[in-house]
Amino acid sequence: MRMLSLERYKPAIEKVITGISDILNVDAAVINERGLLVVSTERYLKQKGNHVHIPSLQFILSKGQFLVDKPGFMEMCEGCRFLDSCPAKVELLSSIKIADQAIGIVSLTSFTKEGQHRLSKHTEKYQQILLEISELITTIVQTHSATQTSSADEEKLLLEGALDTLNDAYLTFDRSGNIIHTNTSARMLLAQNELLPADISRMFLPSLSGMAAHYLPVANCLVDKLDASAEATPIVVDNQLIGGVLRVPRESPATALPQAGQRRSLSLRDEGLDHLVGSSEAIREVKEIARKIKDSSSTVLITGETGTGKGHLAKAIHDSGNRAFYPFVAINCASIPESLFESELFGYEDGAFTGAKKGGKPGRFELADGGTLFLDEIGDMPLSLQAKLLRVLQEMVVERVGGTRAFPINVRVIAATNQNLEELVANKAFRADLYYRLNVIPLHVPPLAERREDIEPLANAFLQKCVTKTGRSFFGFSPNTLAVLKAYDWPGNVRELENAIEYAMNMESDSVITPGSLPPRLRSRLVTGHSAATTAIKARVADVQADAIRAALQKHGTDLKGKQKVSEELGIGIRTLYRKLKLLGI
Ligand SMILES: Nc1ncnc2c1ncn2[C@@H]1O[C@H](COP(=O)(O)OP(=O)(O)OP(=O)(O)O)[C@@H](O)[C@H]1O
Repeated sequence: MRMLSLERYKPAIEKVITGISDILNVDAAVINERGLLVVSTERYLKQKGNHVHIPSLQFILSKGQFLVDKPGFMEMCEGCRFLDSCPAKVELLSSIKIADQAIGIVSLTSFTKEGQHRLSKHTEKYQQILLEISELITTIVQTHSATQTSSADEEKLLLEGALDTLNDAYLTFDRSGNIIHTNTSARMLLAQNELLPADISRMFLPSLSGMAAHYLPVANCLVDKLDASAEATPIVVDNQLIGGVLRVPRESPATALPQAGQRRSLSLRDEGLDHLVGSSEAIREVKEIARKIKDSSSTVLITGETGTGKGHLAKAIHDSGNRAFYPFVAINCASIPESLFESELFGYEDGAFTGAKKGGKPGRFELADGGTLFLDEIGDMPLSLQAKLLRVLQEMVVERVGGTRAFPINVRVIAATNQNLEELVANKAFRADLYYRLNVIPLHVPPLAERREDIEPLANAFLQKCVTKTGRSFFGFSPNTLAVLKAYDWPGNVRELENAIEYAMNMESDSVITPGSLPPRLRSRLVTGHSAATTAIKARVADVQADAIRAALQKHGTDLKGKQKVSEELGIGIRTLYRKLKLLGI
């Protein structure tokens, strides 16, 4: 196999590294498989030079990911020229692989105590980001090497892709001030401020002609309009100003979120509905509806048994919609004492009650302003509060407990429950008017046992997640293990499956998950040899039946008349058809 060299893609990788370092406030570097620096931040180069200690490099290449939390004092550091005075305080490293061939490593490094604290505290998060960075670099290399040529178009796409990974808003403009390109953050910034690129051009520099090539003033009206600091950098070629870049830093009020610290974490890819794993008809349908309503502010009511993924779905809708850069605030209605509920939801003013915090406290509605409020276990909301919640949902105005003024909020509410709300309404335990207000867009997530096609992709996704977390690598599941997973009824649904995979991964010493590593309750149903084959055949038969029923429904329609025709065509009674539809999750 031809060895792919990272050096060839240096400009594109450089964009990624600079962008990442800018956003995460850490230093970053990419090192090739021979231990030579390909790209890094300036400080990294200054502090560590452009040679990496080869044993450490080999260690990472074989491990996949590794956290160096005691630089200079770890086994892999032995023989390093820095001895025990390594300038790095912490390093998180990951290999870059193309088709299982390690071609280098990427490093997130901090030389400061603050960075050390942050990376050590949120290691998992940074590991995830690091994995995404190494995947991004892999994509860059693959995209280029696939064609062998780096056409100007591809270069442009790569650069644009890299710009899209940055959180700051970037707008490039030509010498007449026309906006030529905007990155994702810039497009969001424009949308939030109801501006078009042409508005920026108009407000931007009154005239670029004759401007000093080293400095570009940004028009005050633009700063006012965006309520943000913005800086313009000229691009000069052969002493000629050919355009420039307008940058609005993410700390600016215009790009910042209402609540500091609640900004969505960096995502190099869309974190939304793509993260909702599942290929069953039911999940496909849920995703299709979710895709249609992701940008709407209508209330959503998600129903389903515990652990089916209601919270996960709510977050996925939020992350994929136009509120993604605003807070997602969740509240579990079952876990809050009735006496604290009102102040928790709506906040309180200073001195509202004995024990109230000085200066008051914002409620969850306020914290979610601009974003989404997820009301989990809504069936447990005290009746006494339901009327107030209904009023807030209708008027979108909030008044803190003990407050005298009401202020408008912009919050999308997604509620979820595993109870039968209609029954609660009939028993007068839940207000009918609130139920209808919440149930504008109903989404139902069926139990896992009714969508067995999802078990394998979910199991694979969870295994991948564990691999990322622990750095151990697994090839997957043995056929017998899969048969057991598919045969089990999963009363705890997806949550139980996720925990079972984590358990198995801890128990397994092989590189494939075998049935013996599954939790005992699953193992008691262990099927081997003949029975495993039977289970697999049964699953296959169910697939074939589901396909036949789906095709017939497609042909005749899903109304009563259609279903009668389907039952005639398939030679099964209408009751059996309904039973099968339920069983197969159609
Ligand atoms: N389709 C899915 N794809 C990936 N992960 C999922 C999916 N569904 C559920 N999960 C994961 O399963 C776990 C349980 O999901 P979640 O907490 O959303 O369930 P829930 O229905 O809200 O549970 P509860 O009713 O107990 O609050 C979470 O870790 C979630 O990330």
